[in-house]
Amino acid sequence: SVRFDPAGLRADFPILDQQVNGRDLVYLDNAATTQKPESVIAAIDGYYRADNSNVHRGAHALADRATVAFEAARERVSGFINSPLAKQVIWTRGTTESINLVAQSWGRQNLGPGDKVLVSVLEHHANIVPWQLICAETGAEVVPIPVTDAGDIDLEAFHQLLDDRVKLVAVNQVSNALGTVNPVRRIIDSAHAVGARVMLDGAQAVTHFAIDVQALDCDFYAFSGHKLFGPTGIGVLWGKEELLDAMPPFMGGGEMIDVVSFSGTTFNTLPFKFEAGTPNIAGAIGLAAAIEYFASIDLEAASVHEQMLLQHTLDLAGGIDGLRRIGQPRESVGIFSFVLDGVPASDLGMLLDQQGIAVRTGHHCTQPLMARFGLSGTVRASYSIYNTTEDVDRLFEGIKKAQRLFA
Ligand SMILES: Cc1ncc(COP(=O)(O)O)c(CNc2co[nH]c2=O)c1O
Repeated sequence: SVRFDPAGLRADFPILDQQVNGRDLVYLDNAATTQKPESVIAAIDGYYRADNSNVHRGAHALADRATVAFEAARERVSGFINSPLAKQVIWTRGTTESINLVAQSWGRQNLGPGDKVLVSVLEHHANIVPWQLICAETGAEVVPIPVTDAGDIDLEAFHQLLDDRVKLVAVNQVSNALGTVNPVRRIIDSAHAVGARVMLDGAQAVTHFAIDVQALDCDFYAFSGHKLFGPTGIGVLWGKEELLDAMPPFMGGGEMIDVVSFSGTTFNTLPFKFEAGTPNIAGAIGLAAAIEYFASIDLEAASVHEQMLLQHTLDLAGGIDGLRRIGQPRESVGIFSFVLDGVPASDLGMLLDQQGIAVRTGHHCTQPLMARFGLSGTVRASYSIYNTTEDVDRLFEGIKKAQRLFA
């Protein structure tokens, strides 16, 4: 059944029922990580209580049960992002490892002197630094795609940067710092027109949109389980089959091999070629449970609710002198980044925490973006399905209290 009742949903998340510094917790740091529903906690707990075993090649009941659950989780992720085949879903630790895998494997194989990798200035460091590392090694060049004053990717500049030396475009579907929703289908089509591949960073998108990698036509897609009500330490790299098949392994070890000998080693097929060592079995099972939970939410209603929270935020922000939102993107998810004149972001974050309000302050792993706006950091409130207008009201009570303290 699909339902959406934010106040009612809170009962699904045990962590939300607590006080911090004597006040009911107001958790507004969802872009950093979302909280976990009881069903995810129970799935992980249940696995360790009843089914834990190492996977594949097992010769006993527990190994069979663990393997079935682990591969069923992969199938569930495959359906969630509409992958043609489950073997195109590679388990990683998260978005960061997924992007590093593409940079180190596909990048080393396909980049050379004079080649260019276009990276938007909106990017998280996880979608900047891996490209800098592989370009330094291969002689290719990272070229930034500018961002407008509104916090959108500058599409005109992007199209001017595109030429046949561009081999890969790395962009996020949603900005973790500003909330910007990028026109990724247009970016992908333009990149493909010059023969470039596209690495799509979906870390912030998966809890806001239905993901369809076939409709997007991206070449690689990455996200983290912990952003989708799942556990930390489990993430996904999805790739087009022909690209993954052609790529060399990323890490060596057990599972990713066929035959090992000192005269030479052959490798396993997809997805195992990229899954060396004992995987995060419980994490995969927990992520599958998170996807099941997320599937029970009316996504359209959740999006309407989130936009209402964002509009309520903007309305209240408009009443506070000296509060400046960073970016006014054409389209934004429920992420609100701001600065408050006279109150350093870190101090404001601390004062809000003293009132039981959890936000994130600093550069949000987007230092080039902060520099572009002449900032060292911002205060960021980021909403999810269990936040309410009362949470937003508490946030602005806290901001006004902090402002009085600094007056
Ligand atoms: C757009 C984006 N890309 C990549 C990552 C890296 O994900 P990880 O590998 O799971 O860490 C994040 C995490 N963003 C944040 C993590 O903490 N605050 C944030 O805004 C992100 O928001």
